[in-house]
Amino acid sequence: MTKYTDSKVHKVEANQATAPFATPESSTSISDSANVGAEGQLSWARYGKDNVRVLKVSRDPTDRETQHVTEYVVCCLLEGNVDRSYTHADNSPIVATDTIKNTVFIKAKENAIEPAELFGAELGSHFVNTYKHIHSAHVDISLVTWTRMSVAGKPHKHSFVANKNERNFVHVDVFEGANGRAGPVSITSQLKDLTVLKSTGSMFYGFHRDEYTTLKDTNDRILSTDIDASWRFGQFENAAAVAAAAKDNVFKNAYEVLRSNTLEIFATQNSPSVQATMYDIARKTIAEVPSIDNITISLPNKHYVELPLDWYKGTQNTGKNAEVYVPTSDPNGLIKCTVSRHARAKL
Ligand SMILES: O=c1[nH]c(=O)c2[nH]c(=O)[nH]c2[nH]1
Repeated sequence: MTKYTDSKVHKVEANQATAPFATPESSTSISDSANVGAEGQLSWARYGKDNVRVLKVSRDPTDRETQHVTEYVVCCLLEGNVDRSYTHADNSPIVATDTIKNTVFIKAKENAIEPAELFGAELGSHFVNTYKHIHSAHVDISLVTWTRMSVAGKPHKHSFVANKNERNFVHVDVFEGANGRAGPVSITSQLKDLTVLKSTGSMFYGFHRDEYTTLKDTNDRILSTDIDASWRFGQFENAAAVAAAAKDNVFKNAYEVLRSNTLEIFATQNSPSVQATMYDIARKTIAEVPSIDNITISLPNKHYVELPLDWYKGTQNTGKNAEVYVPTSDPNGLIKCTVSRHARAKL
């Protein structure tokens, strides 16, 4: 792979290709002409293309009929010296969002598209390396999950079923290094909407009580949630370091350990609370996956309410006799935490 060598990449200066159009100096900026008030300064700006959908088919080198598909929805946003495009209607620093979209397709063609963490790092590095005035790139990828179809008990060579439940994302930030080249890469991967339920093995008692409290202690309740977990890796020096980690299956392994710990602890622990269970999931995963720096988990507590039915012929349907429950969509509890490998001040 040659994309990391300096000689291959030509930085494009802002203002280089704007000749046929009015220069910023000769034109009146929109804000000037609109004579808007002088209050307020641009303190942050980021722009790019969202919802770039791309599907890549990879053919097995030994059997072209055996194929793999990878589908992403990409959001790629840039930051850098683009202030004048906002403040002076000077478009010369803008790498057009259309160009950003085109680049996603070219990089998908040129590069390995999996894992998404590496694709994001290589795509983001391209923008920081290619345009001198772009200092960071932020790539969010939503993975569309296609599972190989099983036909007559055998994996089909090129047919797939969409899994629309659990969703996976990666968030990649690429920053310019001290040498002006794409450098540090931050990666957070995420699993969302993994919906789970256990019909027993969950408790909630001993909580604070006052005059506003009506909830009763319980040592047996239904627990259900949509798991949303994000795991942040220790910073990578550059995209090449991300490639090395991908080669070692670091990203795949982190996902698999996180997911299996989540399901195992959810299923097997007699949960004292959502808080205690999510903390245990995060701690076990951080202990087992050295590349992860911190894990953030967000869990709705989706209540299944006991239903008294004694109005009907004295039917017993609460406590140890509870069988018929009412699933409620709202309101729901919402419990969040971040567990970090290294001690960090709480904000
Ligand atoms: O696991 C729980 N945590 C809470 O904070 C809480 N609050 C509540 O009403 N039920 C629950 N359950």
